[in-house]
Amino acid sequence: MSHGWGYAATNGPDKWGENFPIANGPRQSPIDIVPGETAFDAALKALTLKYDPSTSIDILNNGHSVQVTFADDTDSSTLTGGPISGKYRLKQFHFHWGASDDKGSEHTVAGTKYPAELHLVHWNTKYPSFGDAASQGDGLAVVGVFLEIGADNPQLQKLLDAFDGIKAKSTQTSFANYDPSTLLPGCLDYWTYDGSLTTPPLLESVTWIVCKESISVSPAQMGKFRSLLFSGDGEAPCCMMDNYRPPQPLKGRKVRASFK
Ligand SMILES: NS(=O)(=O)c1cc(F)ccc1F
Ligand SMILES: [Zn+2]
Repeated sequence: MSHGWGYAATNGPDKWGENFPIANGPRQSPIDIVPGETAFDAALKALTLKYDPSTSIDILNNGHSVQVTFADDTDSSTLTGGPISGKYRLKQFHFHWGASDDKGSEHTVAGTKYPAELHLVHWNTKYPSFGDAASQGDGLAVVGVFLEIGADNPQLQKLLDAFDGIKAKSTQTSFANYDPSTLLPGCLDYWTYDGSLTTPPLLESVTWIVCKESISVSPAQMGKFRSLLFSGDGEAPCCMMDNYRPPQPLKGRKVRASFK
């Protein structure tokens, strides 16, 4: 039986191309963002993120990350503006993080790695569903937010407090009335470029919107992320950490900035 993809030496990012050849495609993510090589684009609009807390449903350990899933059958939680046209619906958010505070983010900024990165995943409502959108070049828009070591983050703590019920792979609990806008930085200046999902199937369908400003996370809170398990109940426990893909070749892509 073929072992699924993961982040270990045997099934990690260096091996993904064996089953997903798009791993070596022209618009793969993440990337290293070099501010001095980005171009300010005055035509870029401000991000409009309108989230309805009542659309949050559950929190899940899917064996690769921790994910909060949202009801996406109406336009209650949406992304408009920014670099995109039309309206994109929030589907889920999740995180990537490291085994230590010196790594963990997927995007990097002039080579700097952050301890974690939040991804808010939205799909283009010109398509009938997330699944359909995920196979289209303009199907998805993911807002990335860096987490930086600092003060305890009370909004993050609401999530972390739910982790005890989802330690093992394929466990989930209900998670209602959570407002993900409380995880956004105060300033929504961003970089944007055309990229991909950062895990298999690595589909090249993502307009990336990476916030310049980070949010805080304390060392103790980072420890809580690392207490989750890649492994399932009854398996040898394997702590969930270093669940990030390293930066990929830019291959001629331009990164635009919404700010000077
Ligand atoms: N890390 S990601 O935001 O590119 C991502 C989002 C999905 F919905 C599915 C797979 C992914 F890898
Ligand atoms: Zn992600």
